[in-house]
Amino acid sequence: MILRVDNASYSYGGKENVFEDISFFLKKGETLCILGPNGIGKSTLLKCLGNVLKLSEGSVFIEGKDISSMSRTEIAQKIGYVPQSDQSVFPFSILDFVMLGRAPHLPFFSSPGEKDLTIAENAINKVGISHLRDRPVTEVSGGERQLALIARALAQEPEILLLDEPTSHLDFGNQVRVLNLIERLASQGTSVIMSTHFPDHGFIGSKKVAIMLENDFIDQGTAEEVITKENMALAYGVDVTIDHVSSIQRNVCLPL
Ligand SMILES: Nc1ncnc2c1ncn2[C@@H]1O[C@H](COP(=O)(O)OP(=O)(O)OP(=O)(O)O)[C@@H](O)[C@H]1O
Repeated sequence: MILRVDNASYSYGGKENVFEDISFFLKKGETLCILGPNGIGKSTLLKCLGNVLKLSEGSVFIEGKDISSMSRTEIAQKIGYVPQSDQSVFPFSILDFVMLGRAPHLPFFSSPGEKDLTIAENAINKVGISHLRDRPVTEVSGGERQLALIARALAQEPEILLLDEPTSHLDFGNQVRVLNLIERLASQGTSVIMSTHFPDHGFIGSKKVAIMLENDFIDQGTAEEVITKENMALAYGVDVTIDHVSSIQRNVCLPL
């Protein structure tokens, strides 16, 4: 088991917990896809797992080690976190922006070397933005920036990749490319947790799916088990027909 989350709760400081008592685990090479309505806490959970926020209660273990006892660098060597959006204002070139992903692997005060450059360039190629290599990250489109953020996390060579709505700004082709990439990474042993608003993404590859609702996961299992008419109605407050759910399944574009 690469990641274990025990009884995790988080509050932004008000009385209410955003989520409460969430427990789950992830094996090496497994992908967990988290669905759930707007504002339910998916991003907050990913931020806690990515060490951007500290859990109010509970623990996160990576390979059995409590992340609260690990340094920021140690955590960044294991976990790559891709936020939903990014407000960077420094006009780094895409290549330099992606090279930042190498920082956790560099000894103090040392510059990146040839190996780091190759890893960053490979990451840029994998997400299909090599033509933007020298463009300032502040001057690319929302989708291009989302791909650059994914490339930066890939350059970290993490064992666990956390992706917050990684396809939200992407056109159809780039959605398929990113979903294929996630499948490939998982088959090579990377463990992935992604949040999404697209239920069909849950059916692609062999993902575990969880629906987050009212502070916790209401269900965890295969997409077929979890993405049901009942759960969709419960999570999103809309009545969907069996036909609707099965059309989500039928319309899935499987990775090549
Ligand atoms: N910085 C913050 N300070 C206070 N409350 C916050 C902060 N960020 C988010 N929240 C609140 O925490 C709750 C969960 O937000 P979060 O962004 O985690 O939801 P989400 O499931 O990712 O939503 P979406 O699908 O819309 O992105 C919401 O009620 C939100 O208003």
